[in-house]
Parts: sequence; structure tokens; C-alpha cells
Amino acid sequence: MSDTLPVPADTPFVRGHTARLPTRHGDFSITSYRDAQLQVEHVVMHVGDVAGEAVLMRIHSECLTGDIFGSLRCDCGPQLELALQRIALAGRGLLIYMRGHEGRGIGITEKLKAYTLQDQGLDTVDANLALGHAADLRRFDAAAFILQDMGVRSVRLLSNNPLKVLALEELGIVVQARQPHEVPSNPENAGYLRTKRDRMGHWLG
Ligand SMILES: Nc1nc2c(ncn2[C@@H]2O[C@H](COP(=O)(O)OP(=O)(O)OP(=O)(O)O)[C@@H](O)[C@H]2O)c(=O)[nH]1
Ligand SMILES: [Zn+2]
Repeated sequence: MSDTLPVPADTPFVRGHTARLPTRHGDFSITSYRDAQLQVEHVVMHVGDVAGEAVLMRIHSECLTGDIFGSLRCDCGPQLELALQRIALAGRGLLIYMRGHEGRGIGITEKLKAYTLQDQGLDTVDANLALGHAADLRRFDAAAFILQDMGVRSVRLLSNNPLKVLALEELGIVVQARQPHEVPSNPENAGYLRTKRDRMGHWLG
């Protein structure tokens, strides 16, 4: 990790531990970070020396249903797999797995309530609003800390979300390029993806 970029002493984020993690996508290292703001531990899957410029990077928001249980309601599971494959293939890059981002920050119970509302006809944005939440509550401060701690100076971001690019740039992260990260749709998530494109401005075909 970086010896050259000092991190503020009053940060709520602390690096935990790094271990080797061979996966079916390739050989990674995994590093944990404690986040006292969200009371969670994030993990970073990384390959190669990520200190420096133009590092391939994905910030993946936790999605229990999609990442673990193979839910077809969203595109999270296939996006996670694709990101790990792309980073392993590149031989250099990192995936920050953001805990506490479940349901774009509303948590699993509220996301399940939103699913019930979606089954009654609301789209993903209106379901959040009907439950009294903003459409997206995520913050990326921990990601900014992690990148600084690992010595990453600029990134090639794997994402279809323009607001994510803006949120990262506001935190001082240099997004040198944005690379599309689209996965095939299915009948269960076609409406969800359409809403992301039409109401949240995502760059999706
Ligand atoms: N509230 C809510 N959250 C959802 C829903 N479907 C997926 N999520 C959450 O959305 C988060 C992923 O955000 P997305 O908007 O799909 O994608 P993104 O990360 O902003 O953009 P990309 O970088 O292009 O993937 C995960 O935390 C999921 O749990 C839903 O219907 N309602
Ligand atoms: Zn999901």
C-alpha cells in the first residue's frame, strides 16, 4: 500500500488485513477496510500493483439477492462476475465491494418492501420514494479513502452510471475513463434496466 500518500489522521476508515484469494476468475488479493461511518467492513479484490495511473476499477454495491442468491430482478450478480473476470484478465485492477450499500443504501428490508411495491406496478425509483427514501442514498467516501490508501491516482471506471462518475469526481477521484459494464438482460429485469436508463440516466442500450 502507499507510503507516499498520507491519509488524514481523523479518518473513520481503517485498513484491516490482506490475504491471497485464488478464485475461479483468477488469483486475487483481498483486503478489508473497517468503516466506522457505516459500521461495516468493505473488501477490495485486487490484482497486480494498483499504485499509479489508469487503474481498471469497479465499485460494486452490495446486493445480497443478486450477488449471492442469483436474483434475476437486477443485473448485480452478472456485473460482479464480469468485473472480476475483466480485472483478472487485465492483470492489474481492483474491485471495491461496498457493504452497507444494499438497496442503494436503504438496506435489505426496505429493498424487499420496494420489490413488493414493484410487483404492484411501481418502478424502482417510485418504489423508493413511496417508502420515504431518496432514489439513491449511497456515499462513496470509503472508496475514495481506499483508493488513496492503495496509491491509486486515476481510474478507468467500469460502470454505466453517470452519477457514480460525478460522485467519485466530487470526492477527488480522477476518473480518466469510463468503460461500459453492461450485461445481458432477462425478462425479469428488463423493466428495471429500462428504468435505470430512462429515469436514472444510466448509459444502457
Ligand atoms: N432500492 C433498490 N435498490 C436496488 C434495486 N435493485 C437493485 N438495487 C440495488 O442497487 C445497487 C446497485 O446499483 P445499480 O443502480 O444497479 O447500479 P450502479 O452500481 O449504480 O451502476 P453500475 O456501476 O452501472 O452498475 C445494489 O446495492 C442493489 O442492491 C431496487 O429495485 N430497489
Ligand atoms: Zn442487485
